[in-house]
Amino acid sequence: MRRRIVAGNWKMNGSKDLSEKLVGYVRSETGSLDNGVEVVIIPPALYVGDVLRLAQDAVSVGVQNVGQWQAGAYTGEISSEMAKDAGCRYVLVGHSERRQLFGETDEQVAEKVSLVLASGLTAIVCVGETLEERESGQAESVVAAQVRAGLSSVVRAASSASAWKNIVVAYEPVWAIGTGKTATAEDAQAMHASIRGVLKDMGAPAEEISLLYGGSVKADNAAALFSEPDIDGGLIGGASLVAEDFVSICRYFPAGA
Ligand SMILES: O=C[C@H](O)COP(=O)(O)O
Repeated sequence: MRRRIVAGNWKMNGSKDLSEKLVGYVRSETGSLDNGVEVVIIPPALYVGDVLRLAQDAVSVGVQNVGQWQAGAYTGEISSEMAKDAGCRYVLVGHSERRQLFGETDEQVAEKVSLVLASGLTAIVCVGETLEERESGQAESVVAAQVRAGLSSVVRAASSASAWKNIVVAYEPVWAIGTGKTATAEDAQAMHASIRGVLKDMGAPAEEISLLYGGSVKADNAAALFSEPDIDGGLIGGASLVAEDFVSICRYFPAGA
């Protein structure tokens, strides 16, 4: 059975105060969830320690990015080994904001995925098309190319069968991120099914890989999205900063499905 995951990406938001208020609430409200969902909080790296302390194992924790190296003279960078050492389980790789604002390439994504796996952490690999690409009918081919390139290091891994166990793919149409525009549940499902097909072509155990949807997921659209057969959870931005909204989204996962 695939892991069901709701991950909150705080992006460059948050504070010690927000960590205290939000994580305590999320921990107390989601600790009793019976729908099998794994709740993940991905704060700015400076707050990982606070969030881990407050989460007390009830909530998993991740970082938003790692460098392409494990240690050395790379001022400002953090590594997957450091994320592991700190107690994280997840690393976001290739978020569209990293790709667009910091010029991150598919090759860099593949290198980072390789390092994350070597550290024994789970990579949440983000893919998604721009509005222009969708309107010109290229959405599926663009996303397929990102999946193939970003996960190429998994195919080449010596123990690729076990490496796939630590891969999660997040489909986030760029035009839906932070805009209030969400892909319809049907369009999101179609893309998720397409991604699963690409993973199968790559030799991955596609039916076992969790695929998350991200892009303006809110309490009022989560139920429809999470009811789709190939949507195994969500990567939540803005709504993850509001404790009640984030908890509502975690609850919308249907029980026992
Ligand atoms: O990582 C999260 C996504 O970029 C979605 O952000 P959003 O929910 O604010 O649209």
